[in-house]
Amino acid sequence: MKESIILSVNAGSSSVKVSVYSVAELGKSPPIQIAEAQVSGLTAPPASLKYVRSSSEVIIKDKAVDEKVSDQRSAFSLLLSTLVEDNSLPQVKSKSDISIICHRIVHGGDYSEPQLISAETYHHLEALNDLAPLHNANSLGIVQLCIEKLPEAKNVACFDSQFHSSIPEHIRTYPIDREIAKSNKLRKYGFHGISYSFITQEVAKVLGKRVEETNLIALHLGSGASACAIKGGKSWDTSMGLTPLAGLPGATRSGSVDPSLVFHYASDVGKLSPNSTKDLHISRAEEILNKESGWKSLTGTTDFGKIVSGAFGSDGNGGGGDEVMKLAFDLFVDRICGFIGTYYVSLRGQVDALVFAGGIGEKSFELRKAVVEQVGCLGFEIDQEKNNQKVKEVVEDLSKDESSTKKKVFVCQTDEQFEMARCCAENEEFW
Ligand SMILES: Nc1ncnc2c1ncn2[C@@H]1O[C@H](COP(=O)(O)OP(=O)(O)O)[C@@H](O)[C@H]1O
Ligand SMILES: CC(=O)OP(=O)(O)O
Ligand SMILES: [Mg+2]
Repeated sequence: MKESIILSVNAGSSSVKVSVYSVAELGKSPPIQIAEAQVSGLTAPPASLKYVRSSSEVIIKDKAVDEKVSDQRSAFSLLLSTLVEDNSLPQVKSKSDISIICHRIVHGGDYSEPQLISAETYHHLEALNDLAPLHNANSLGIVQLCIEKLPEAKNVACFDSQFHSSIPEHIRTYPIDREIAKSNKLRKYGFHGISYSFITQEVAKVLGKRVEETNLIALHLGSGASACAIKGGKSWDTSMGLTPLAGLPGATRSGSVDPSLVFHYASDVGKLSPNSTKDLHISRAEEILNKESGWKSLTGTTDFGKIVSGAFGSDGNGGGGDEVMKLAFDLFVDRICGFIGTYYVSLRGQVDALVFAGGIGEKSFELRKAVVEQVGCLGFEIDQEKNNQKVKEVVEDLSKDESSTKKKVFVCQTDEQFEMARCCAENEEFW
């Protein structure tokens, strides 16, 4: 029997990551990664390309890509040709070797399960584009390209919001007019759920617990950042809301601000009168908060790595550090700790572990250290030596004393592409 090839596509706000899997027998065997490629830094050009064959053979690393590769769709085209043109990847000699493509779609509205993409689902998802302005339209652009260029493959939509369909009503409800909330579907949806689902399963394995018994506070900190309270293996609360703008700040997103701030953002803000905002329309305000805020507006860079090195200065301890970078770093730590405190109480202290993931969570030991030190009063403690090492395993225990009664601190190399492939390989409907 011929193996099946699954391509998983993860279009984030600053990157596109694809992974290719071979599945010996759908429904019976797990996906085995045969290649992985990504274009990152789309918000801080030039973007860079990385290509890894198998799961660790690095073929291309940090290669600056042509300036024309400036959005998610062109990045995907480059990734697809990188895979197909690699003669040492015999499983993907041509595009027609790919049988299933799973797409990360950030906003899935009321969908609580992945969907095979038909004309109907496509149009349904298109209607949600405005609710994830940095994501959904880009992902659908990639879906469209796949339909054109790989007509034989099946396209499956996996939603970032689906993991959060378990959030209880009193948490997902906004205190506004109930009728309007219902008719306009205004509620907390939550995102990064594919990542949280992966994290929950992998951390439960390391804890030696069943997923249904696992309680976590997980942090997915990338270009977009969020926190999630996981109770009994399910999402109990998360910091993003109706859209991925709410909660923590991001590369170009403000995160939560006083909603009235929008009405006072115009040039003559000092007056604070209705006239001061007469020229600021809602769509423009959304653009400002989604695309012109966050690290970019505060520091001039969307690269959090630069913010960390700027904040800590030449001696790594803050000596000679840049004040604005330090402000951004401290602000992020403050907002993250706010959610940890809230979720700790919301979970009534029944927390097995605090988990860091996402580009920043996995790479910045400085950020992990600062956060864990601040929430030390809740019983978390980090081992500096373990924290300073480059992360190698899928899940690593960074807790101070592994045998103590202290709460655990983990870092998890999250894998949204694998989570989507696993789901497609298990679900007969998509074969
Ligand atoms: N060594 C590092 N220290 C801190 N942040 C880093 C480091 N390396 C990468 N990052 C940050 O990780 C973020 C990208 O995270 P990622 O989860 O890959 O993004 P996306 O949201 O596009 O999926 C960027 O802000 C990048 O600057
Ligand atoms: C939902 C979201 O913000 O995703 P990303 O961090 O990948 O942009
Ligand atoms: Mg991401």
